[in-house]
Amino acid sequence: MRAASRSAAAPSAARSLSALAQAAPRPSLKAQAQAAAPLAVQSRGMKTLDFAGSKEVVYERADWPLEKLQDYFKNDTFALLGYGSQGHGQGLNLRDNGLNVIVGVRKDGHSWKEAVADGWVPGKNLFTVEEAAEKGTILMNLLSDAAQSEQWSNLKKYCTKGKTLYFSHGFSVVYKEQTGVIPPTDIDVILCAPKGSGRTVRTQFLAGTGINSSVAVHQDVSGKAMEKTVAMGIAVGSGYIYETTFEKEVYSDLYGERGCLMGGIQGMFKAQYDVLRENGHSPSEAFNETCEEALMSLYPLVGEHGMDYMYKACSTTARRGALDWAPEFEKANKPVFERLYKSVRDGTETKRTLDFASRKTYREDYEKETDAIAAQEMWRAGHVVRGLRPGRGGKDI
Ligand SMILES: NC(=O)C1=CN([C@@H]2O[C@H](COP(=O)(O)OP(=O)(O)OC[C@H]3O[C@@H](n4cnc5c(N)ncnc54)[C@H](OP(=O)(O)O)[C@@H]3O)[C@@H](O)[C@H]2O)C=CC1
Ligand SMILES: CC(=O)[C@](C)(O)C(=O)O
Ligand SMILES: [Mg+2]
Ligand SMILES: [Mg+2]
Repeated sequence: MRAASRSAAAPSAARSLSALAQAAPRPSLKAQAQAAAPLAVQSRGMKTLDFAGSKEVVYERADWPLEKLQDYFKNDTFALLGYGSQGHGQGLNLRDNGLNVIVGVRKDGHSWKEAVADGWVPGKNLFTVEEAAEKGTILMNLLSDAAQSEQWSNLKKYCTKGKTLYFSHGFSVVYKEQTGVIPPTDIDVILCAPKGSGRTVRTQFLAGTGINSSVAVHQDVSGKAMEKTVAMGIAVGSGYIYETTFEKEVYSDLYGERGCLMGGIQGMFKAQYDVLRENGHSPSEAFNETCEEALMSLYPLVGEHGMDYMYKACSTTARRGALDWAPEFEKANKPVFERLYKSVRDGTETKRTLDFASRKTYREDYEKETDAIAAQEMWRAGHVVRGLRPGRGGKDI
């Protein structure tokens, strides 16, 4: 099966969206936007903004120009342990930002080959996990969450005084009873969690934008842990950064990905598609009316300008129905989301992940399940529909 493409065309998508924004200004909403303009109080690189009535501190790239970042980290070696989606995105962005980065992965494994293909050189800046952990001053634990737990007994000896332990998820530290990951008390333990796929951490950085990230501090031994975390967040290519805790990050992250971001969207698309098919609609019609229109026409409008804008860009007929049915869907889904949040909080979700992803065959086992999604009629139809997009010459990419 295809791996998520590293050359995804995010820059052109971003360009076409901004062209669209220019072509379709929303003058009637401009006044509203100005009225609701966030109240910015800036002090030493942080801003307190009003998010729809709640005040939150945010940090932006503008506060950390490249020279300041390079100076801040001039004595550090970032040891990227693991080279999956995040290792790839964060590592290449750090490298492009002129910082001193090395990668640590299993010799000759899948990630090793990917790292070599991305220009990391064995013996120069590509090492085994242990070698990189020994050389690094900032240990970026970007192994899979299951591997973080499995490898902890090897790794903890490298977490020596003066070093920093970095995560992109609260999983290992928060669910310590399940993972066994209890960092030594004499090091800084920090988190920067990009709120998007590592693939887009890279493509958006290249496009000059950035994925938003949350940051948190679990242990502050140096007294500078938050400042260092924010600087790292910018260095790995974030857009804006907001503060959280390890607990809040892991609860919201596990919940979101199982919900609207991934699990929920597949379930909702599938249910809608199946009902259309059961009522005699063709695969073309069912797929276009469920997925293609959502992803290629309507959802990008929501992303660019908000839900109200998308509603206003659709017919009065569509608007009437969507306004009436949205609360129905909310009501039907709310209990599922409540059950999901509880399952995250009580450790059911992390336990299931650890059990599954610790299997030797985890890659093949996941592959079988995602292949089964690709084999659903809906996504087989989608494969054909994508090939028919103008310019693709009949081929899905
Ligand atoms: N994917 C994403 O976009 C996001 C991920 N995160 C978090 O970032 C962290 C990294 O996730 P992600 O980038 O997806 O990576 P993956 O979960 O895909 O993990 C892949 C890495 O773990 C290594 N690995 C797996 N098992 C072992 C093992 N037993 N021993 C040594 N290495 C092993 C793999 O090496 P090998 O190839 O050799 O098997 C590979 O380098 C996680 O904490 C995740 O929750 C946060 C935000 C988004
Ligand atoms: C991409 C991301 O942020 C996820 C969905 O939470 C993840 O891959 O774990
Ligand atoms: Mg996430
Ligand atoms: Mg996640």
